[in-house]
Amino acid sequence: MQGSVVVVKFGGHAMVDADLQRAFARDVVELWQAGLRPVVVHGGGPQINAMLDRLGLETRFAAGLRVTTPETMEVVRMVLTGRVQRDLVGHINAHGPFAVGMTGEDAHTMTAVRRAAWVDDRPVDIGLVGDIVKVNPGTVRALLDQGHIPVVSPVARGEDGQIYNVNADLAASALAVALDAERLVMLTDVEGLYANWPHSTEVIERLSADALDELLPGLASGMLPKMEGCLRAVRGGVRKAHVLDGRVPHAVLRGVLGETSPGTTVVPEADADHDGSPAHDECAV
Ligand SMILES: Nc1ncnc2c1ncn2[C@@H]1O[C@H](COP(=O)(O)OP(=O)(O)O)[C@@H](O)[C@H]1O
Ligand SMILES: CC(=O)N[C@@H](CCC(=O)OP(=O)(O)O)C(=O)O
Repeated sequence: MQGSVVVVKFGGHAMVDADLQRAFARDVVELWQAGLRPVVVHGGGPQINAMLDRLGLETRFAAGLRVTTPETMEVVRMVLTGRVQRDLVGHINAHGPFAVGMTGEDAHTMTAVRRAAWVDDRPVDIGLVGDIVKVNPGTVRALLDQGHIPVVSPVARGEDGQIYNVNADLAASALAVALDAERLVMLTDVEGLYANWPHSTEVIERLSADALDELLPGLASGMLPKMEGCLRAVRGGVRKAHVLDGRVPHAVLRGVLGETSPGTTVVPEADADHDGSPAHDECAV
C-alpha cells in the first residue's frame, strides 16, 4: 500500500458538525503519515440546501441529482468551493502545511457534459448537471508529488466553458480511476449499503461489480450515485471501493488500514478480494 493513492469522498451528511470534520482531517493526515497519498473529494448537499433555503430558493432532486438552474449553480459553486472546501482545508492544515484546495475547473482537471436523468423511464431535465467525460490528473498528481493533500470540489467545466454541478460521488470515482487509485472510500451517514432499504438496515458487506450492476436500477436517492461511482471505479481499475459510516470515529483509518473494512466493499470480480472471502454475487436490495 505504501505510496498508493487513496481517494476519499467526504459526504455532506458525514460532515454535519465541526468535530466530525476535525476527526476526518486528522484521519486523512494519518493516512499521509502512514505513507499513503490521500486525495479528498468533498460533497456538501445539505449545506447547499441550507443556503438555498436562506436565499428563498427551491431544492429539487431527480434520480439522486440536484436539479440545477443557473441561479442554483451560483449557490452550489459558492457553498462548495467558498465554504465547505475552505473549512476542510483549514481543518487539515491545522496539522501542518498539507492541504491545497481546488475544483475540477482548475487546469481543466475535470471536463463534463450535460447529464441526462431518467425517472420512471422518462427523461427529466435536471439543468446544469455534469457527467465527467475527461479527467486530466496532472495537477492533482503534481500536488501529491509535492507532498500535499489535494481537496477537490465537484465542479467541472464543459468544453464550451459552461460550469457544471457534478455529484461528488461520481467526481470522486472519476478522479480515482484517472489517478489509478488503490482505493476509493465514500464516507456517508449510514453504515453501508443496506439490503432491502428502507425496510431493513442489514449491511451488504461485500459485492462484486456484476452483482452491483444488477442492483443499481433498484437503488434509491443518495445511494444511487454513490454505488454507481463505486461500480465505475472498480470497473475502471480501482482495486476496491468502500462505503463507510463517516459518523464513526476513525472510519477512514479502519476502512483503509484495518484488516477488515466496516461497511460495504465493492470489488471488481466475485473472487477478486485477496482476504479469502468471496464477494456476494446475489443480494436483494
Ligand atoms: N440501500 C440503501 N442503503 C443505505 N442508505 C440508503 C439506501 N438507499 C437510499 N439510502 C439513503 O442514502 C443516504 C446517503 O446518501 P446521501 O444522502 O447522498 O449522502 P452523502 O451526503 O453522504 O453523499 C442515506 O442517508 C439513506 O437515507
Ligand atoms: C448534481 C448534484 O447532485 N450535485 C451535488 C454536489 C454536492 C454533493 O454531491 O454532495 P453530497 O456528497 O453531500 O451529496 C449537489 O448539488 O448536492
